[in-house]
Amino acid sequence: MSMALRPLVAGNWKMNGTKLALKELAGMAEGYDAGLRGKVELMICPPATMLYLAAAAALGSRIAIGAQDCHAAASGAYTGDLSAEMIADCGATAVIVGHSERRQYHRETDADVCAKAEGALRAGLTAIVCVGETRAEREAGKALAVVGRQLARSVPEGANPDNLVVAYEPVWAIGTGLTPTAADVAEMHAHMRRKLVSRLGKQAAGIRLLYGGSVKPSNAAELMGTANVDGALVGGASLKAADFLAIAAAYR
Ligand SMILES: O=C[C@H](O)COP(=O)(O)O
Repeated sequence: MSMALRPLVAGNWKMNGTKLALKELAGMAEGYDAGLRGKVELMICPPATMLYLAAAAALGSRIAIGAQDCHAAASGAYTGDLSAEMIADCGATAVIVGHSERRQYHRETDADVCAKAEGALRAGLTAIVCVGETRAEREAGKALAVVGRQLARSVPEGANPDNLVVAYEPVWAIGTGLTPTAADVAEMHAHMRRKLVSRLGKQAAGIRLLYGGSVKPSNAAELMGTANVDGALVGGASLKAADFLAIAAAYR
């Protein structure tokens, strides 16, 4: 972990959860207040249908609420889409952009991701920009090059590092139970840090770099303890308060 940066553990609920899941959020708030607040920031990114309710429920707990995607434009004839302004209007403070599931199933390109990140920043949200290589790319020895290229094309020029979080999620580690070694994560995060500093200047040393992909209570301490890892983006294990809090407890 980078000692100077306040760690962030964010949960991405993906397409899981109805309003009944708010009881998990309540459990998270309770556990957060009982000893984690002040040590780590927590965020939950529920489905869009729950954003407003979740933001209202999270009020007072200081668990931040984020969305999982946004459209690049502020408004317009885009049936079914949500702008970053609408997400902010719900009480959310962040949005994930460029998750590999959006890149894969919705064919989002780096340019699309960059435009969405710009939309997020325009609306005053924190943009959580996701990058990560496929298994074939890692096996071909191209992981660093692929992620470097994604960063160069997906992170807006001139972005304020204060409103930017970058999540490294190797595609092959998402939902598979597989994780890279701590040494591979350290190598990738150091590479990402160098790329961001050369692109955005030295304040990019303050951008939090999250690791995501099969983070669970049993591997959180090792992954979160790796150099330049400033937190986690957690999928499956963020659906239950006990697991999510056990991951955040890596920072207790
Ligand atoms: O956004 C979260 C990631 O896709 C990780 O998902 P996972 O923790 O279920 O592997």
